[in-house]
Amino acid sequence: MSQESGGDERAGVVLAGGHSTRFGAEDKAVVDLAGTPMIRRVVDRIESVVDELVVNCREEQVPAIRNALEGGPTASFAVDPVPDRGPMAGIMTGLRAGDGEYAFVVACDMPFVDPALVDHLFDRAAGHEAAVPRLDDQWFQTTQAVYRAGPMIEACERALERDERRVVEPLFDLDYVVVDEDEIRDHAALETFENVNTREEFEDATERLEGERSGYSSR
Ligand SMILES: Nc1nc2c(ncn2[C@@H]2O[C@H](COP(=O)(O)OP(=O)(O)OP(=O)(O)O)[C@@H](O)[C@H]2O)c(=O)[nH]1
Ligand SMILES: [Mg+2]
Repeated sequence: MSQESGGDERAGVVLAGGHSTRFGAEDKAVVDLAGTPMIRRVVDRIESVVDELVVNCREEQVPAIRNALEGGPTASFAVDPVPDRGPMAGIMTGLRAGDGEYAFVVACDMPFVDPALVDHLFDRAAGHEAAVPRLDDQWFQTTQAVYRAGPMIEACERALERDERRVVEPLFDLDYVVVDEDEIRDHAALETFENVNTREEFEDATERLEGERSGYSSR
């Protein structure tokens, strides 16, 4: 991880507090994806572009996730005080635990997250309160975005008070920058946003990652 740089540290918050219901009985955070636990892939991909790593999850997930991350970059845990309040509550919990003024938030089921885009999102968020990718005519990619921790925490608190669970609710309270598709493509392939929800998506990701592996070894 890069050197701390007084006041402008960058945090990385990995969200893992969901129940993986579309995936099935296993916690997708720790499922073995082409030889590496999924959350470990995410952490490994972003560790070079953040100064600290925070994993947000439920209390009972901690041992298995700790095990999945063993031997890798150091990460701290931010356990949801109230579980199952949705990803936005998880973001709030994770941001509260970090030291960085800005934090990159990513879901544990995005194993193709591209560090070059993360770096760019930090650059774009500077002087604002968030930088959020948005593909043409699609949703904001709120679970692969950079937030300024203080204002986002407060905006999440307000949204939860209004009983709002969608992550765009706090976002709309912030001075946010939209990073559009052309700009995204300058830094990353769109697979950066792929998330693994179902067994089918898991098999697909496995095949591609194993293809990459055999591609490397045959060189
Ligand atoms: N802290 C916290 N994180 C959550 C919660 N629900 C989802 N997440 C996380 O938010 C990210 C995106 O959520 P989903 O893709 O819906 O994951 P999920 O909820 O585990 O899976 P499904 O049950 O199939 O919806 C994942 O990284 C989840 O771990 C929650 O209630 N609390
Ligand atoms: Mg869900």
